Amino acid sequence: MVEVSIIGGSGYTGGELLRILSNHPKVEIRYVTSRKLDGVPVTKIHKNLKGMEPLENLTFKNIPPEDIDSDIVFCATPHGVSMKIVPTLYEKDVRIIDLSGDYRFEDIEIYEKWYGIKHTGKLDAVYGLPEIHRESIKRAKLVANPGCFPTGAILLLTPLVKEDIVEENIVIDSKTGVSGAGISPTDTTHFPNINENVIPYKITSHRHTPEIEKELKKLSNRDIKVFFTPHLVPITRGILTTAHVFLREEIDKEGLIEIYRKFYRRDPFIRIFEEDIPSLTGVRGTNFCDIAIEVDKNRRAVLVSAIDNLVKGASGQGVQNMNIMMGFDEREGLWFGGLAP
Ligand SMILES: NC(=O)C1=CN([C@@H]2O[C@H](COP(=O)(O)OP(=O)(O)OC[C@H]3O[C@@H](n4cnc5c(N)ncnc54)[C@H](OP(=O)(O)O)[C@@H]3O)[C@@H](O)[C@H]2O)C=CC1
Ligand SMILES: CC(=O)N[C@@H](CCC(=O)OP(=O)(O)O)C(=O)O
Repeated sequence: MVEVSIIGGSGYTGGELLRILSNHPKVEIRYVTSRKLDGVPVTKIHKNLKGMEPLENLTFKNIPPEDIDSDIVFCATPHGVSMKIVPTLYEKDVRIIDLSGDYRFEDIEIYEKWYGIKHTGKLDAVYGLPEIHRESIKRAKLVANPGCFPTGAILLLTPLVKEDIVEENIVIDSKTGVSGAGISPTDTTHFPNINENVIPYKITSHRHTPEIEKELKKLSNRDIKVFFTPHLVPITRGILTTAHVFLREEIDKEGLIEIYRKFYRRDPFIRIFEEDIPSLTGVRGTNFCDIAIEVDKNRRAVLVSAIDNLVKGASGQGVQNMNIMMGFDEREGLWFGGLAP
């Protein structure tokens, strides 16, 4: 059995980690931290998990990172907070999976520019997108779990960028559910503001732009430029991403699907659709990323992906990374279908 702890267990991704890990046959949950809820049963906050046997006697603990000893520690904490916790864990005999953006950039200057905060210092970390970096994840001490939008976008674009058949400018449009904003309500997420509404935000300045761009650049000989715009939509979970690219050579839909199938042939969580269209109910609660591709007579390829932001976009992907780090089957604890309709 692997001992696992969660720092920041009272939030949305913390709750999802508990849901997935409590069904994982090779995991024992040790500590789940919260600053405010010391001694409170975890199922009092995460009510969907009531009665789940391994969680029944588990309570939140307000303990510092130096007191956490486990094989794996998940940090489900906000950016700016993880960078204060991870260095302490890094000194210990634990392996870390950080869900925040703090260790996703090799270049700290880019991080500081886009996040607007000073970093506490670089540590060796592997960008935790298993379909692209599986080999390095196996050996990693610290995994920087990707952002939710970058997960859907990078998986959608990698095969074409790697084949070097797309023009440099890539336009990406995403729609996200409100749980992406975390558990604390804001004016924007207040029900009358978001209900029956669609709100574009950070239209040309979202911090996931450089994250997507740096990963795609690594795969390409060209100077890839990403133009990304997110929209908040009145749903709880899910990210639907549409990318528009122009192909450098004539290639039909079947040819494109062939490229995707070949690229993702070893990846159980990638589903390539030929006829169906990805939808959010089709991935809700799952670790799948569903992908569809169309191309028009002007060499414009329109690519669509769907993920659950809290699963493949965060906690599920974190557990997938843990499975790889521990040498387990990647699907362990994650092999379940969606909730459609
Ligand atoms: N929500 C999503 O869809 C996704 C989120 N992420 C990232 O995952 C991380 C967690 O997100 P999410 O679960 O949504 O966030 P929430 O706001 O829902 O939860 C954050 C958690 O962090 C804890 N926390 C906050 N500040 C501190 C602090 N100073 N010290 C210790 N613990 C602290 C809170 O616990 P308490 O107040 O009880 O101590 C809470 O449990 C973030 O970095 C987010 O960007 C990544 C991909 C997708
Ligand atoms: C709806 C909403 O507000 N979404 C968040 C998603 C970011 C997130 O979860 O952050 P990381 O993936 O970088 O950790 C946002 O746009 O900032």
